[in-house]
Amino acid sequence: MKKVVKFGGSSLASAQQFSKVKSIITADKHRRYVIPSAPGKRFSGDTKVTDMLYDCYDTAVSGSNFEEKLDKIHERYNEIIEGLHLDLSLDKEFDKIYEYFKNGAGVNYAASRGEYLNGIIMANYLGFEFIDAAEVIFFDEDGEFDSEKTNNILSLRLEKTDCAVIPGFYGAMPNGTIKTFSRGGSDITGSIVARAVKADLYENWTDVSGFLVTDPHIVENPEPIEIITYRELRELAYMGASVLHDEAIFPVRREGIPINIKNTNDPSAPGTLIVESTCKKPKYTITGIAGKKGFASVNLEKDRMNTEIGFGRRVLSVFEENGLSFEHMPSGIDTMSVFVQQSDFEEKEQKILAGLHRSVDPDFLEIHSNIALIAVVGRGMKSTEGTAGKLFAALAKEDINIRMIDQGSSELNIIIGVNEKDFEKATRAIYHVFITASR
Ligand SMILES: Nc1ncnc2c1ncn2[C@@H]1O[C@H](COP(=O)(O)OP(=O)(O)O)[C@@H](O)[C@H]1O
Ligand SMILES: N[C@@H](CC(=O)OP(=O)(O)O)C(=O)O
Repeated sequence: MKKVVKFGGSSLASAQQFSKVKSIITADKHRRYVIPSAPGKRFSGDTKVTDMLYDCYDTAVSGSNFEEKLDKIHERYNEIIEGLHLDLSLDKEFDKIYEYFKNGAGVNYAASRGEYLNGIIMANYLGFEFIDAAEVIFFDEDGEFDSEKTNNILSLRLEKTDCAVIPGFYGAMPNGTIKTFSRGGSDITGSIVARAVKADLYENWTDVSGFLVTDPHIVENPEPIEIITYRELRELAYMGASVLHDEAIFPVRREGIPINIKNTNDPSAPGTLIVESTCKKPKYTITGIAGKKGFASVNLEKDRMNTEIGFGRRVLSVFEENGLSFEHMPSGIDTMSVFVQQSDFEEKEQKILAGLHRSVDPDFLEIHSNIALIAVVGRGMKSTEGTAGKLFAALAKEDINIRMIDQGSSELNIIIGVNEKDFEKATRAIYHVFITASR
């Protein structure tokens, strides 16, 4: 039996957290492949090492003195090494990093050092082999993750390795330079390693007792989800449930490997099991609620729009020509709205409006900004009548104006758009009606 275990930054922020991690690993001999993130926040208001590295590298690139900032990062690692009483020095590594920063090694290289150094400490502490992710995780010429090359090389390498530490978050480009995944990407590395060794389980250790029905910053003590499917999870992770990177399910899904989200600070809690499919009846109609702020909508009106062949295609071409992807596109007989990420849209808005006038000549065109999207997700929604009615009644009771409704064709989710100021209130109202009031 083989288990791949990924520990997030919150589980590796200090020597004390490292020692909890070692107890977890040694408690189960099947926990053989370890993916560490960089040290995270030790307390609220603290700074993650990854953010310190980005900041330090920015300073280096601007030509200013960055020594003090790099020393602060070095101190964070020394604090861990000393706290664990390890016979290990990272002095040579930091000398090298200093030189690389001075010579403009790139922001990806800079950010990756957080996991790289933590991997060296972890391997030393556990007595496991250290494998630099740059030797086993690969990106192609376009910077896309090269899944087949990685899987071939990584599986061969790990076949010969009983126990190893492989740092998360980065890999190498074909020319050997370092490239990182997007933020939170150590979750993806864990999933890639689990696929390569055909693991029985991918354990993802964090600071909460599983995937919670909703963000604990919005609802106090939300219930953990006992079991959730990959599809449900992807919807929630994409819509902002930050506990797992939304791309992390793809490698394990190919091999049908379950993911178990576990709490380093409460290892005996069962956490959340993420599976391909389950016959277990969900406890509630909905499985989870997640959402994000920062969307804008472009609303078009034109008489007899529905009879104009190619109207939708021409609208979307304008977005495509401007390099923008869209999130949702609800439409009526004579109306259509396109939802986009506001931050990407802002700099291109006038070009897009002009493009729309030219290509579809609408009767009316307007932009709404500062919209939050909330996804209500659940495999149980399909078989439960009145879910949408219950949802809208709960929002109406709280005087929340719904700007958009989109039900996915799989009936797995309902997405609603609300004003950003109503985001938290709406999430709490949905949690209350489907969870608290259904107990
Ligand atoms: N639905 C959710 N379930 C669990 N945690 C969530 C959810 N939504 C947001 N979070 C936040 O995600 C955090 C864990 O993710 P992250 O900070 O990336 O952890 P790690 O450092 O272990 O990688 C939790 O502390 C919690 O605040
Ligand atoms: N350290 C990286 C990658 C990562 O996955 O971190 P964490 O597991 O702490 O979310 C980041 O901060 O984005």
